[in-house]
Amino acid sequence: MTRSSTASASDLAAQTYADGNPLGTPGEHKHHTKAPAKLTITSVAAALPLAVRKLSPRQMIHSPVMFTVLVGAALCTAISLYRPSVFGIAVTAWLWLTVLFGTLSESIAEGRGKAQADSLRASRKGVTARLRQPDGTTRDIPGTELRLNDIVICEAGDVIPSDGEIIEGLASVDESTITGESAPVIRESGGDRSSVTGGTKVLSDRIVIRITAEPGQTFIDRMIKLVEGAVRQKTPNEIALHVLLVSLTIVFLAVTMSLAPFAALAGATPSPIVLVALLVCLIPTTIGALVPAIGIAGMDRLVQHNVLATSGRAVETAGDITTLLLDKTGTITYGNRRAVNFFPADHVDRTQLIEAARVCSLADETPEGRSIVDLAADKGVTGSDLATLERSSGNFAVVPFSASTRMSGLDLDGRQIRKGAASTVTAFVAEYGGHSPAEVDHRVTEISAKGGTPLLVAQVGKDGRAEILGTIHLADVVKPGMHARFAELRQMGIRTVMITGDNPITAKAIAAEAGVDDFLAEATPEDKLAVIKKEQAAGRLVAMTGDGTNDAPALAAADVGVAMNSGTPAAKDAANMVDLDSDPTKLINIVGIGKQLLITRGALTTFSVANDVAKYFAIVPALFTAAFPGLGLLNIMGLATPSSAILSAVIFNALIIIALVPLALRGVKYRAVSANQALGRNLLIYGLGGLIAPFIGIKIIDLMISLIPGIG
Ligand SMILES: Nc1ncnc2c1ncn2[C@@H]1O[C@H](COP(=O)(O)OP(=O)(O)OP(=O)(O)O)[C@@H](O)[C@H]1O
Ligand SMILES: [K+]
Ligand SMILES: [Mg+2]
Repeated sequence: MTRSSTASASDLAAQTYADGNPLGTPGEHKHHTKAPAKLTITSVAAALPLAVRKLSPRQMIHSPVMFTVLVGAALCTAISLYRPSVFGIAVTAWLWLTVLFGTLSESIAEGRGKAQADSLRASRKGVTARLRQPDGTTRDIPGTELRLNDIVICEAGDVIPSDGEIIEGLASVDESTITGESAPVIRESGGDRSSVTGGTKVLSDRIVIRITAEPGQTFIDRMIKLVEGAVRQKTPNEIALHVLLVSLTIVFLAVTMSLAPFAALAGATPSPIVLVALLVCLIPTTIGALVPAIGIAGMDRLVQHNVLATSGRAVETAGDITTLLLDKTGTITYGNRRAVNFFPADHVDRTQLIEAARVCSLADETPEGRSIVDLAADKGVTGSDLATLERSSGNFAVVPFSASTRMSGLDLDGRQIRKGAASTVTAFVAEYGGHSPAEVDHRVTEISAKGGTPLLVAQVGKDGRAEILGTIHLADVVKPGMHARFAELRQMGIRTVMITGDNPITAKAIAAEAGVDDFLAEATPEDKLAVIKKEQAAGRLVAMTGDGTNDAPALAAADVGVAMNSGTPAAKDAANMVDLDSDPTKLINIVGIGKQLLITRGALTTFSVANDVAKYFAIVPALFTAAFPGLGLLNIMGLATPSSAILSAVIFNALIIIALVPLALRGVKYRAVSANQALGRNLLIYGLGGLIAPFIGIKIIDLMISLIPGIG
């Protein structure tokens, strides 16, 4: 395979560092959103066939309110066939339209995801995978046939055939098919930026990938299901509303049934059509019809913000979050932590330090480890490779890095060479009677105060003499724009806490630079989990944002776990949301969408119930005026005739569903005010509006209907 002319990822990474402006994860801080789909004639027309299909009783039974309307419409159809009248046929027709408008609003909401799903499907059509066989040769197979733990090889120009983890190499990857962002990102083995997504494209270099998804379970598969609404489950809030709607339906069914004998006593037996019309006007059809659309539109808005959620529940919970915990490296910073300098201890030769740092990093597959070997080479220090060392030395053992030990290194011919966090390495040499010299401690503090990560290099000789050779400065860059965004979270009443495995001084520096409210340093994965449990025990809802495998337990335990797309497969699996832009402040948008979803549903429920009350006063007087002319004064609206009053109410009832579809899809405008303030305002606007609207609407419709002959 020829090298493509694209700059290699290593060049990019180096360049990144040189000008201090990381290309490592470009665009990941931008809050770009895809253009939201609009409600147009074409989108409505496209949704119509699906809306008709949704009229099947099997589907309708999930919405008891709309199912009641369906049964009523069927009943009126039968009556109208048996004994046709203009009034009966008109009411029947509008009842059918009421049901249709309900399914239509749902179909329109779903339609917005369909186009996106189609383009996602297209992104992996005909992708072949270069599968590595046990004997080392490769064989081409269709990407869709890849199974868990298959090993594939991708080179510049290849589309990555499925989700996986890079086990060898580093590459720049174009993830625009899933993120909409065309600037390349760096993905590499070993660290917290090792995951790749099927359907994205390798731009430079060569990587070996272990597949982490079964067929049909890939990220793009999940995204397709999500935007198509195939994985929708009722959230606890939706279930509560469902119970309310069922109760109201039963209550009004009883009210309507009991009205009939009363009216009959008065000598004005109402026709079944009138009773059905009355029932439909009284039950909360508006909210019953719009609930699915509101939920789908909320998920859709999340996708527009490049966030994928596995459950609607998490989205709604996000609306009530009070604490946000964030991992530092790879979440607040780019996670492109690289060695930038070596500082020997006073009595140690600089080359000796660099050699030791290099040797103990040869087997360290983390990006930090590799960057140390690279920097050593830059400083002109090279030597035997790992294989040669292994062959030529006795007692050879690799000590891999782990987030719990915070140290890594090699045992070589009785020598133990280590590097790691200052506190850990100091404790390590102390075991052998060594100590950390003052100038090293000073250097550690100095690097930390700048927000860098100091690593101490130490060795214990064959003779058991332990010494600290010096310090490596690892530097990382805080993603831009954090300060203002964290201030915004504070305004929303959300406390931000950074939890990091790094030392307290570095943590403090980065916390100050990013503007988080609080921080916890030297945290192990267990500590991260414990912090979440503690917050939850205090009755707070907690969100956690992270990227590393060491964040996975915390991401799983949090009420809302948001994984960075740049992170490891373990982190993404544990979280209930993935942010494709790897932006830790995306929680602002997620919280906003969650709150908006709850507010929209609340507002439309208020409107719907208020509306039904008003309709009651429009219809009931009309029912009885024939029997009790004295009731005529109850007919405050001065509607033309009882029949036109009833038909007008039914028509209004249907039209209000369509009129509110745009609001259901767009969501009620959300402002960063307290929940109580928002509730009060909405009760006023939507409650009062819901009371007044029917009087005006029904009056206008009645005026128009009274012009039609045959009704009245
Ligand atoms: N490859 C490595 N070898 C030795 N020590 C390392 C290595 N990488 C990191 N360390 C040390 O271990 C500490 C903990 O690392 P870890 O990756 O758990 O947390 P972190 O990345 O610093 O913080 P965060 O939890 O915010 O991602 C680091 O602060 C550093 O001092
Ligand atoms: K109604
Ligand atoms: Mg991390």
